[in-house]
Amino acid sequence: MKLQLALDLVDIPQAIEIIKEVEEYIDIIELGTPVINKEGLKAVSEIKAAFPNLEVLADMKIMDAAAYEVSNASAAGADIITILAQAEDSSIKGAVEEAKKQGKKILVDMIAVKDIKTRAAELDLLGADYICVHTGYDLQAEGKDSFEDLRTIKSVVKNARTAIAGGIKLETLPEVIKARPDLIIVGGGITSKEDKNAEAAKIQKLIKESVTA
Ligand SMILES: O=C(CO)[C@H](O)[C@H](O)COP(=O)(O)O
Repeated sequence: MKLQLALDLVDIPQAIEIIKEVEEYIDIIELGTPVINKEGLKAVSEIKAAFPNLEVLADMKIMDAAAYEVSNASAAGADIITILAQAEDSSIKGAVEEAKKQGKKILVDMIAVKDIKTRAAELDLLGADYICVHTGYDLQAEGKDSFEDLRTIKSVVKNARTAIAGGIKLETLPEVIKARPDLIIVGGGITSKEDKNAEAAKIQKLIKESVTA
């Protein structure tokens, strides 16, 4: 079970400061869609250059021209690139094929998918490396979460790794861990804390304990 730190509402210098505080506790750095929209793919290249030992995920949320987008994010240094589950199957196939060619991985984001079970099974067959259930900021504000969706995709996914994102924090982590995703994505649950190092340490400790339990 890996821990991914999501950085969304920051610029590149702020991202570097936060990562320095928590790097010993995380496996993957996510450069969120707002960061990439604001800073461009240089956010990916600068962060990868600053932290070469951590995996970097570019949250591109690709919807079209998938192979081209994956190729650009790969060239910038991303190890994992995201595409939306609602994209056409041909786009998902294009992303998966390009990522394979470049030695990278694809995470498919299930945000806003209504029939989670059917789409997750299809994405699994299309070769997704990760399938991620995700409650975005706008639904988090309505008190929603993805815990049940995680259990649903776990029941159908056979090849892909599973991931969960959206409002996860230390207090809700035990419920997430119970469903045993391969990847847990935490943004505000760490970045909104005064002591980010201590919070990331506690989160990693819970994850590690559950893996050895
Ligand atoms: O992709 C995202 C928003 O679209 C975020 O990166 C993801 O939701 C994780 O951040 P948080 O834990 O703050 O919800």
